[in-house]
Amino acid sequence: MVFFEQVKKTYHGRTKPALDEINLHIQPGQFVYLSGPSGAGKTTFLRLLFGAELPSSGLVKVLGADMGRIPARAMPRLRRKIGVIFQDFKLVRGLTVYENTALALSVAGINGKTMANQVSKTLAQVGLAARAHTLVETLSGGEQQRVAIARALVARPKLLLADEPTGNLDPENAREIMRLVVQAHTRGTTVIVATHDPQLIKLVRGPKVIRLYQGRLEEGS
Ligand SMILES: Nc1ncnc2c1ncn2[C@@H]1O[C@H](COP(=O)(O)OP(=O)(O)OP(=O)(O)O)[C@@H](O)[C@H]1O
Repeated sequence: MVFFEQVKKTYHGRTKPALDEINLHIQPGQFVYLSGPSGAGKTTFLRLLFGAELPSSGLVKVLGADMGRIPARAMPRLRRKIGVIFQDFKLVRGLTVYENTALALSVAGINGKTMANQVSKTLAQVGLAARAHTLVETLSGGEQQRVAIARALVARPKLLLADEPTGNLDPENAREIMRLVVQAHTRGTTVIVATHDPQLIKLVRGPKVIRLYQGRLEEGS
């Protein structure tokens, strides 16, 4: 599902690598926590998986694709199989819950009845069916994060990447969001959640925990 071999990532203009000597294998169906303090390289790790950054050296393979060599035209097809909940992928203001969720499908070339069915089903799964036609900016933080999850899951991805998905939420909403992520995992999605919150790790039974520290994997990860 995910394979890293001797991966190093140094950002332009930086001397110290954000990630270094990363060797890792994630099996299909695993639930992975990527933990580590701020600046440890968690977001960089996820961005490499999504093709938002290229490795400086080493091999990153995602769903069989070599992310350092994949042609640009093949990227959209791969990204359709990856759901992302990133802090900087904001919801689109002025659009409803339904429209924000449907957008992810129309970008993937899915329209019409299939789109309508998948959006309705996904909104029901995240408990937002009744809010489908509400503008996203009028929702609470917890509800907005549920829209972000719906958007990430609506195309039924094989891999779900979440960067601090409970970042600005109170404990109750955080638990609810994690329940939805776990539900996606139960349905067969491989999940990688980056967080520096140790409380979050306690909410899932038996995950694989990977610890990053200053760009390197800690022993035992
Ligand atoms: N676009 C960029 N350009 C230059 N340096 C960057 C860039 N993005 C991240 N970095 C640097 O790479 C290192 C790792 O950052 P990264 O965001 O991956 O860490 P993180 O573990 O996700 O941190 P946080 O929990 O604060 O989000 C940091 O030193 C950061 O300053």
